[in-house]
Amino acid sequence: MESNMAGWERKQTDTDKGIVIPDDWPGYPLDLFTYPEHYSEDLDCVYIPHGVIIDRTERLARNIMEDLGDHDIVVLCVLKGGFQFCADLVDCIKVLCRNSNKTLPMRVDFIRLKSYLNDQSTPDLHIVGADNLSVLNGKNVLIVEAIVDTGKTMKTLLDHVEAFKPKMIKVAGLLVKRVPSGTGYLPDYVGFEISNRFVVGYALDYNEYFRDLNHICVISDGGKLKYKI
Ligand SMILES: O=P(O)(O)OC[C@H]1O[C@H](OP(=O)(O)OP(=O)(O)O)[C@H](O)[C@@H]1O
Ligand code: HPA
Repeated sequence: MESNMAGWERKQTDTDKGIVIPDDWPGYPLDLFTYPEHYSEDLDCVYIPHGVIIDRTERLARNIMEDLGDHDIVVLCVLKGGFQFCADLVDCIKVLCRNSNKTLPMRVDFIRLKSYLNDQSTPDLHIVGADNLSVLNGKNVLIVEAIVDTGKTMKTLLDHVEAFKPKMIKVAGLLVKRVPSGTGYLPDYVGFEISNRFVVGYALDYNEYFRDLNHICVISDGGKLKYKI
């Protein structure tokens, strides 16, 4: 049994880490896919193609429906990196609601946390903007986050959200990075466990670049240099 940050006990199973991408996964050559020409010098490889992200998201939506179906939930989207995953996950849940006997009434709220400069987490982790989160009081909350890397953002967010005394908190994280110095936090729903490389695309950025790329890619050293602050 493991205890998550919200304090609930749960058993860890084989599928908890999602699709585990090993350290020696080289990714796909860029030329096998389409991507914006303006990033042609800035990427090493396509790490997770867009279609695979969507296929995995469909399954996460099904798992969420099975666990939470017939409850009302508040989806809390973590901006900016989480906007694409959240939009696609909500779309998948909507499709399931239209095509099954179960239903999952959702409202969607947003919170923005910012801490990264270049490819580094900084101690300056702050909440930039948030809807009035008092609406979370007594509610079932599903936090939707694109990536858990060091885990600092998720820790800060969970502490913040818990203060509003929701009835339940679940977390969906598209990516969890294997980092030796990480907090080890594992969301309730995980898309992929990835190696310790800086990835961009599908709304994940490097200094605000690459959010307009649909695949998840590994940024090249040249790309890091070009967009460095
Ligand atoms: O686990 P951690 O090491 O804390 O990193 C994860 C966070 O880092 C990124 O946010 P960022 O601060 O870059 O803001 P952004 O989402 O606006 O790009 C990402 O979107 C996560 O929220
Ligand atoms: O690998 C990453 N890519 C983009 N944003 C991030 N925020 C934490 N880790 C990452």
